[in-house]
Amino acid sequence: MKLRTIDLTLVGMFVALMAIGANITSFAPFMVVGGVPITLQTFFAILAGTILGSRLGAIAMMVYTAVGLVGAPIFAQFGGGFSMIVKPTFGFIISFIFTAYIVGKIIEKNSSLPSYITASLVGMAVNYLVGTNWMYFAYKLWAAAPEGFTYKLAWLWMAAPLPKDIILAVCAAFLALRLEKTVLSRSQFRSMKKVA
Ligand SMILES: O=C(O)CCCC[C@@H]1SC[C@@H]2NC(=O)N[C@@H]21
Repeated sequence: MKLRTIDLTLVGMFVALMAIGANITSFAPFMVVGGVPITLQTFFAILAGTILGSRLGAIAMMVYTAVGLVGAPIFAQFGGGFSMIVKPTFGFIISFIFTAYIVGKIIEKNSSLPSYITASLVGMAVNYLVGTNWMYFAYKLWAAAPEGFTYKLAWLWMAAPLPKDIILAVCAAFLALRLEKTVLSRSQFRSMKKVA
């Protein structure tokens, strides 16, 4: 598996976008519902899958996770460091890898607009399923769960970012398809890769 200069540049760009998306709301303390910060990470993870494809998109999310784990404050609320692994929201961070991969895979099979939209929504669903279940078990098994914490409450917390994430997933689909047909049109993108 050989990564070219253009691949590394795109991976770096998406790591930066994820860091911005994680923290653009961190200055507003009210942007945390229950234990869940409201962020733009899902949007950028979906975009990584749509624009970079399954393999490079997943690599970008792995690099994002690794850079955060070694200490860069690029997770939500400027979190970073190996201790993040026990944070209840770490499942969402892991899920971004699957999100980007699955989104890319679906689009690689069929690159019509309905496919872009379906891929984005499936990616978002994977993000929510993995992240919320991880969060539930984290609170039940090792983190200090708030009083009266239940599986239903974990999902109720997710109701706050859900409408925003559905809208942004659809926006990501339209944006990625638009980019694909304009700046990233296949021939241009290929020649960009050849130059790199
Ligand atoms: O600690 C982190 O960096 C992960 C935060 C995860 C937040 C999740 S992602 C899906 C959902 N949408 C949001 O806006 N927040 C949660």
